[in-house]
Amino acid sequence: MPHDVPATTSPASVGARSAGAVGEEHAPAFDRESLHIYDTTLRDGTQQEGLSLSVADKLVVARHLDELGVGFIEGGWPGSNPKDAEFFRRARTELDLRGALLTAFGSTRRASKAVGDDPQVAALRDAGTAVVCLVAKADRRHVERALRTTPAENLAMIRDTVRYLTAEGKRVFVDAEHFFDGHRADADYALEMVRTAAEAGAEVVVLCDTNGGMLPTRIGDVVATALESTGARLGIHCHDDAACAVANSLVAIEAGATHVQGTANGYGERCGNANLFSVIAGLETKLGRRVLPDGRLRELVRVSHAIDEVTNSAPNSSRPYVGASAFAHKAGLHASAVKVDPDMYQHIDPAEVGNDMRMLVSELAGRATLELKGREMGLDLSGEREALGRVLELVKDREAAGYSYEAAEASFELVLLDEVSGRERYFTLESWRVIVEQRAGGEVVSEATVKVHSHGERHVSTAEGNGPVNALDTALRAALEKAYPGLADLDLVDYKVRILDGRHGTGAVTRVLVETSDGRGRWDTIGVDENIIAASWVALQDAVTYGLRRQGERPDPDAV
Ligand SMILES: CC(=O)SCCNC(=O)CCNC(=O)[C@H](O)C(C)(C)COP(=O)(O)OP(=O)(O)OC[C@H]1O[C@@H](n2cnc3c(N)ncnc32)[C@H](O)[C@@H]1OP(=O)(O)O
Ligand SMILES: CC(=O)C(=O)O
Repeated sequence: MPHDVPATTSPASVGARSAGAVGEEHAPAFDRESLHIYDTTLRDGTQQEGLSLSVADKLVVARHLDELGVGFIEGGWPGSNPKDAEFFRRARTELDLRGALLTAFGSTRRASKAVGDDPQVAALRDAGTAVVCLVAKADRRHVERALRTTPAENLAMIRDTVRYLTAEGKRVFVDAEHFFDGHRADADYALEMVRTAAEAGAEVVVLCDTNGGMLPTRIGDVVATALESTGARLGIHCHDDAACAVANSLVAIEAGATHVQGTANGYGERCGNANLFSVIAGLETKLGRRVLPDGRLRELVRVSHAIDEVTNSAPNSSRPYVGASAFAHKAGLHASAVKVDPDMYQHIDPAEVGNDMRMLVSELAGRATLELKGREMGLDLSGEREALGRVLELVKDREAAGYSYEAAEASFELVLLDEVSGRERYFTLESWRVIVEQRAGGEVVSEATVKVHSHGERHVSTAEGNGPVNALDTALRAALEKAYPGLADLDLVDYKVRILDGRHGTGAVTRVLVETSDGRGRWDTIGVDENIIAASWVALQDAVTYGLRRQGERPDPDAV
């Protein structure tokens, strides 16, 4: 978060600690057992298309979830495959969980088989976890058509398996698969299934919206009915096929469920599971439920991104609470209100979940946007109405020509500095030239020559590269190396090109975005031109200028 923006005390954040009451002294205590936060990333999350974790990956994800402070981590299905079996073996010695309990997942015994003879149940017994979660059928249609058995035998399968595992000293949770569909088709049977599991010793019966098609009002009604009719401790497990998984989970908790299952970042089969991070944030910041140990909610963004890293998923910037865009403001009108009070366009204080408020500069910006962006940069522009107006006009004109400053904040900073304090320049360009040559044998080589003046000296440098932009970048930095040896620390780490539609019959233009690193941070710059190399030059020139400024280098007072 930009440090200069005043900290908010939004009603939502006050509610997080006081449950709508008065102050800290009334904050509900954290109690891991009164509302179970049950993570199934390592089981249901891995049912997502394209997501496959090694045993080592699973161990890392489990540690992240434990650090966040969830209560239960479902490690997988030990009777399913050798990898999950190995995970539970290695977890005994390699997973030193600080607060969470590891659980093993599996199904009830097979129909018409003795529970003691079922190898899959034996694998659960031997997984080395204190808690086991069983999937069991709650929908008569599934009993008859998928299990191909009788409703009575299904209840016996549940009863036998729960009793067997509790007798082995396990805490047993039962996932009532297809509970909500089953309840619609035959409510008496679905509720009987819940009673059977609870009476056999299941600590929690988790009502599952397996197909993910339920809407919140129905979930709330059915959970309340099930609670009243069975008296069992109930949990909730929702899928996101109707885009309601998080809402359904929260509604279920408000209706009396005291155990909630979900996955990191909402990974899961088809459209995913309830995003447990959104559920946690909703519980803590809106419903006044303390479900994480003190201070851990602020780790939410970090843990979400760390797990994306392990699963090799690109972080979705629009994810509620944790996404990079979750508190990013682009519209000028929003910024003008946020300038007065950030709460006006934010549902919580982003710092509560470890996120930051950001201002995005674009053609939709107003002066307030630029003023707040200035604050992020450490500039007080409150008295600079005219300069802000000039910058705004320039930004809008350039965006009309193809620039996109929200993707290139370093270039925007340079534009702003130009107007408000006079940009510091480090060199003057005399010329650049790039040659692309195909040699005998087919090799294509790029060669660039750059001529610049800096601190009274003329520097000429020629460099080869694996492409024209690489050659140009190398030649520019070689030319300036004598004046600025620190340039050797800069790396061009990403280069993106987009051809924009031709406008007014003038032909297409090219937008180039360059990402540069100095090992301590990264910054993005932009160039637009009809010629791709010229566009690249503009972006590179900004990249180097910005880098020199970061390094605190001495500008050249004569540079233009
Ligand atoms: C809603 C959910 O997401 S639940 C979790 C689902 N996850 C997975 O399926 C991933 C792991 N699954 C697997 O590795 C395999 O499917 C296994 C090892 C469990 C079973 O493999 P197989 O023995 O080859 O059986 P298959 O997958 O073809 O069919 C499932 C069998 O389990 C039975 N079954 C399904 N649900 C249950 C249940 N709740 N209780 C008991 N048996 C069940 C089916 O009737 C079927 O029996 P059948 O083999 O006699 O026809
Ligand atoms: C158990 C489970 O994953 C489901 O019903 O969706």
